[in-house]
Amino acid sequence: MPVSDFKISDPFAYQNGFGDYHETESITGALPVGQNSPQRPAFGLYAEKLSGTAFTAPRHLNQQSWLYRILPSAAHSEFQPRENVRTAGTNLRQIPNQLRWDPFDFDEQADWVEGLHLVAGAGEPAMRNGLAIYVFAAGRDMGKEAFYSADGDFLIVPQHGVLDIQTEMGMIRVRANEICVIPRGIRYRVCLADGPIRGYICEIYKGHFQLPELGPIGSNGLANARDFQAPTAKYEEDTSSWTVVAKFANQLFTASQTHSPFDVVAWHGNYCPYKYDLGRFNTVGSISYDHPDPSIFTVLSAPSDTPGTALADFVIFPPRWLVAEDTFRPPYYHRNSMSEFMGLIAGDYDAKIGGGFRPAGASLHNIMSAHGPDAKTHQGATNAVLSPQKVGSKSMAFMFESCLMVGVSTWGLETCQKVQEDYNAESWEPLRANFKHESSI
Ligand SMILES: O=C(O)Cc1cc(O)ccc1O
Ligand SMILES: [Fe+2]
Repeated sequence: MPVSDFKISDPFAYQNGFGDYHETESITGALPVGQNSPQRPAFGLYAEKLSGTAFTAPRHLNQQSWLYRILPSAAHSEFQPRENVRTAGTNLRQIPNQLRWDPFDFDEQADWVEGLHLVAGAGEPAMRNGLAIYVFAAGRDMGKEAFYSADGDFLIVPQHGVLDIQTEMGMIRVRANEICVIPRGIRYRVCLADGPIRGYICEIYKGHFQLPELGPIGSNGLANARDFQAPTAKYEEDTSSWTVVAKFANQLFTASQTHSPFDVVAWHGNYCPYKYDLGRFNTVGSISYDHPDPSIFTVLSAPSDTPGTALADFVIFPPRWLVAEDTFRPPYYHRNSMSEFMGLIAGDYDAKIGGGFRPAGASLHNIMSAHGPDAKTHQGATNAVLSPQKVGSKSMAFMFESCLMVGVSTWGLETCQKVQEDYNAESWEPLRANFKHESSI
């Protein structure tokens, strides 16, 4: 059953399906019939193509949309560098320490762009490979501004509050326990529907998110395609001053224009933003013995060049039943060839009942950095009576897992002042050897 328990209902209209070819018009007749670029589009609109992949990408990967708008996106002044750039991805420090952060603060003063903080990342948008992990916190609406990233797709994971996202392709409301993806280049403006917002973002500098293969699971399960929702066209006619903020090679630039960027009357295509309710995830797990790999909890996956190896997997740990017999049920002790950045939307996480991993906090276990249940969790799990047990009721932890070794930003290590000094001391140093064997007595 979906677990979502939303305070604020969603008034917007959506089109269902993942990666589908959608079409939507807010005025009947705005979409051309049987062609993309008529000599004179209906109602005096301009036709503009937005390419999400190379023109020549194979059909099953090709992503593009046609937008029918009042003015083309190109009608703006020159871009100028914007001061106070906070997302610049330099100075990332690669360290093998396990890291954990206390909950990140709200920021009542910031809007969406000001409230983006780079925590960790790897690679380079200019070379179109890598990723960036941000936390965001904002307390006010964006002004007459539209933001876009030329660097990568934003996977937005709200932890608190309700984001009303006005995109070129329509409105999306996304709340804690939902996610949304805004692909590279799409312009949007974030407003707050219910007070301050806070959450996490994974930006991928290469490719796009896909649904994971289901293999022997079969043709349904995990995140089902029909539960993804794309917006419907909604335009405004506004000739006041607007600013376009571009994130380009990890720097911010601004340009001005005298028309709303949200003037798309109709669009068709498969390159668009979308949302998904994590409560709809169809969780599978062991019904016999042993703890399966967390890849069974993958919602979305952005591939690297190596088959089966993600540049970024988005993995969730929803409420679920544990029934495995004669099994150490929490996550196993682990050293991974991938890096694991975790966040907590609500509740607890079953590897850390000892506390310290709290909603709005985070942890990072980098490539080959040892991690696993804390001492209290180990003690509880090895002594537990193994009856069927529901874990994570009203909880939602998640992981951004990447084949890249992620470095931590100065903001993440120092400025935010949330790094827990005692993570190892609290979690794993209290573990005691229980080894007993005749030869050791
Ligand atoms: O808590 C973690 O580190 C994530 C994780 C979860 C799990 O169920 C198995 C392995 C793993 O790395
Ligand atoms: Fe792990």
